[in-house]
Amino acid sequence: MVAALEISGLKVLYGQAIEALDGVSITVPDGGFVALLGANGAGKSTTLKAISGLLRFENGRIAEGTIKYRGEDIAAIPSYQLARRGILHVREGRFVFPTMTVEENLEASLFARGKRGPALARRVYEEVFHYFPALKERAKSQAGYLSGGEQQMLAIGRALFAQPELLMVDEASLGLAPKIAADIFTILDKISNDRKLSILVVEQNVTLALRHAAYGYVLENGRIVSEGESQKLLDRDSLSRRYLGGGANAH
Ligand SMILES: Nc1ncnc2c1ncn2[C@@H]1O[C@H](COP(=O)(O)OP(=O)(O)OP(=O)(O)O)[C@@H](O)[C@H]1O
Repeated sequence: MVAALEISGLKVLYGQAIEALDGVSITVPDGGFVALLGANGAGKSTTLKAISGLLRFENGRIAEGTIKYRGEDIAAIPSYQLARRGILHVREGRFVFPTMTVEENLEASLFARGKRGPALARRVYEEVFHYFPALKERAKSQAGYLSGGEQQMLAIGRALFAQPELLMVDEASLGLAPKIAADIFTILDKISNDRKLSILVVEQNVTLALRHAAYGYVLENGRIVSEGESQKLLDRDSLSRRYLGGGANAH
């Protein structure tokens, strides 16, 4: 079976000299839930930016390797075209339009897929609100007044509104209370199962990510140093020592 996403031997440079990734290979099966883990600066965000065509806005480029989506090399396709094909990237930092309402934020994302129309919008509102009932209650509120957790839900809800086929979420748990972060991962899990949506998350919270993803990769200094089924990764001594040793990520 063709994987949803297949990255092979990816090398990324920023400017002429800064090597952010070196030989990264990652597979996301169709309908699979995969986590990309690692400390600050390991290259997690760079990997997602390479997939969604955002590197060029940061003077970054793919020097070697391929990124295939459903068998087709997408490395040279601009980000807006990738979004139309259903490759959606929820960037770190909960990008929402603060002065627009929740509904308006959601509606704006339909343009990402080049689709519009009230019937479609109504259908997708119901779908997003089904997964994020908290957003329904705040539908008429300005996004800037939502809590951090609600803003993260809105950022993911916006991507969902654009009917993704591959959803990438960068640091969904960042700055959130453990309960809210866990809720968000539970919802991602449910969406992945219900809709056969392929999901790739980037996380520093290893335990949380591996509790939900089926498979994980660990990045260190731009290279994959470990990979495997989530439970096996969690059991692996070295990983536990390095990332789960009672630190901030161990909840
Ligand atoms: N726009 C950029 N220009 C130059 N170097 C960059 C740029 N973005 C990232 N880097 C460098 O590339 C490496 C990987 O960064 P990246 O942001 O991908 O890591 P990360 O694992 O996502 O970390 P974080 O969790 O802090 O976001 C780092 O050494 C970083 O300093």
